[in-house]
Amino acid sequence: MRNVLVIGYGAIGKSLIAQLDQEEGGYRWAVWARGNGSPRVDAGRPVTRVTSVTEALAFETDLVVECAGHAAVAAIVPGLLAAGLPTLVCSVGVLADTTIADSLHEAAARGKTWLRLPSGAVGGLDYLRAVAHLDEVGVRYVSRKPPSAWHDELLALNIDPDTLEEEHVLFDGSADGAARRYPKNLNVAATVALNGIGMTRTQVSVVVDPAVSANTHELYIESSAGVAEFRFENNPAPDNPKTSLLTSLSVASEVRTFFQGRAS
Ligand SMILES: NC(=O)C1=CN([C@@H]2O[C@H](COP(=O)(O)OP(=O)(O)OC[C@H]3O[C@@H](n4cnc5c(N)ncnc54)[C@H](O)[C@@H]3O)[C@@H](O)[C@H]2O)C=CC1
Ligand SMILES: O=C([O-])CC(=O)C(=O)O
Repeated sequence: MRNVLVIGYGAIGKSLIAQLDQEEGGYRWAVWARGNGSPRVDAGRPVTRVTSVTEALAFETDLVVECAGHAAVAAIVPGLLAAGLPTLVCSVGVLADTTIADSLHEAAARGKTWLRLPSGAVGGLDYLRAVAHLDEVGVRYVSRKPPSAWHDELLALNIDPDTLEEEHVLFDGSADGAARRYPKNLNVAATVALNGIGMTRTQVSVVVDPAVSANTHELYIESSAGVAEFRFENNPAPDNPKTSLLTSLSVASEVRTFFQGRAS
């Protein structure tokens, strides 16, 4: 059996379970959810509810997948890592906070396990990792989302999201600054930075663009190996328009790879 503990039963968590539950190989699922009651997978099959490290160990968890948000990573994941449970963290932007990042890495070292980041809503990271150690690498990431994705932030700037006709640059600067300014919306910026040349050297532009309907991620890389441009126009997850469907697909792929590695 493959025992997976999913923290957060929202768009990513539900989609992950729905995808893998159809496949051969026998998954058992536990969910660490907020609130009371027992979450059920869409087919109605009950899943085990876990709310402590002790219960996670009693479930004989092989792999933990966090898809609950930044606060949940800080509160829940260090204890699971320290108990030796390998963990995939979707809320990558939380690692922009060096205090939290240090606590996660220390907990993983204590538990003799690892913390891994899925590619999530973006791709091209193999290329980025390959060139990152060359001299004078330039990396620019552009997040381009429709006004509805930045509704509250635009209102706070006295900009009406419903009548915006031209693109508006919300932020231009380092990945560090972007993550500090908009921590919850920039998991991809942190993913690009951490797979590449780091939070201070990676340039980030956050653009509100009324001409796009999908969450769009653009990646521009320049080095002595050449130039590369990637553009991802992502369809939304059915349960959360702010999350790209691609994210749960990438997590499912990581989970498959983990268990294939163990079987071989
Ligand atoms: N790496 C990437 O490219 C991406 C990462 N993300 C990250 O994944 C997270 C989850 O995304 P979605 O599934 O779309 O969000 P969602 O809002 O649909 O679901 C999150 C679920 O987690 C639950 N939750 C929140 N705090 C919790 C806690 N302390 N303990 C247990 N459950 C808790 C919520 O009640 C909700 O059911 C996002 O918050 C974001 O940080 C999202 C999109 C892309
Ligand atoms: O596209 C997505 O799924 C979410 C996103 O932009 C991010 O968190 O950086």
